Amino acid sequence: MSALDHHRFLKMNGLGNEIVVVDLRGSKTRIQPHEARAIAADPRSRFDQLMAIHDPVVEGTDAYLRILNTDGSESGACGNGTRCVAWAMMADAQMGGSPERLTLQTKAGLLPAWRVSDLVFTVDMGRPRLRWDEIPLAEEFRDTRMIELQIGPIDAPVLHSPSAVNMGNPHAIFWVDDVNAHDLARVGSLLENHPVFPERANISLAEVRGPEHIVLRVWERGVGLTRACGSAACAAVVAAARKKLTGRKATVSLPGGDLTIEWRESDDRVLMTGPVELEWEGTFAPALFAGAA
Ligand SMILES: N[C@H](CCC[C@H](N)C(=O)O)C(=O)O
Repeated sequence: MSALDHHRFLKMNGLGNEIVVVDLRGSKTRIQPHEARAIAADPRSRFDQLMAIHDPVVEGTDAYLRILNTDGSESGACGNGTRCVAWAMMADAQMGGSPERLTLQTKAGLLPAWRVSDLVFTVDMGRPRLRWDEIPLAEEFRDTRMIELQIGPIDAPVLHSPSAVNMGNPHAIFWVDDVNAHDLARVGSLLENHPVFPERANISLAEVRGPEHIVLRVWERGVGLTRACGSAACAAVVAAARKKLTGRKATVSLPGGDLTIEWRESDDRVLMTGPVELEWEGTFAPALFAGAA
């Protein structure tokens, strides 16, 4: 028996980043890593991130979000998933009813989110953290705009000197001339687990096309290749602006589509705007959790 037996879920996506939303408000249930892995393994509830909505813990916030990856690990941030949650809390027949502007708490802090149009939302993803020990990196780098990385004997020696940014979760951004010229599926896991990243890292390849345009491919920590990653898009614009490769506002093109990112000068916060899509809803079959480990 699992408390999740027959529990309702929404299968959504943000630019093809696969998201499952589960409403656990009013319940003490916390989804365990083995349950997350079982949910991810079922094609009906496949996800890159599982977004669990919990009762707020801080006054003035609308909910606490727990974010789980396919491998059962937890993340402090998920931009595409947070937009999906905002839609669900405003518009879903059962989860909905919240105001058109929300404050959602994650491990990474308080994230305001609001509706721009029917299926387009903005999330204020907070301030980037740029010091080596905040990212975190295993050793001191005084300038995280470019960190030297010993990558070892993989035959992709052109991947080197990434920028590092924490956007509620750790990101490394490798600057390349052509994102399609590299086999990220092959080197992603090696880079994600590189010893310089004690909490692992989300790995991006970024191609700067102009002062307001970045093309991005992402290998996500705890997941693998995904069609889009909102926090990586934020991290890429922050890193590009710090290196003066772009301005503070840019469009980031991912395999699943475009996000608009602005690193606001006035308060250092990063705003991410993009679409959401509801695919279907379902309930977890008890068989899913029987024998899951
Ligand atoms: N897809 C998410 C990020 C997931 C990050 C997760 N893979 C981690 O462990 O940090 C996004 O849209 O921001």
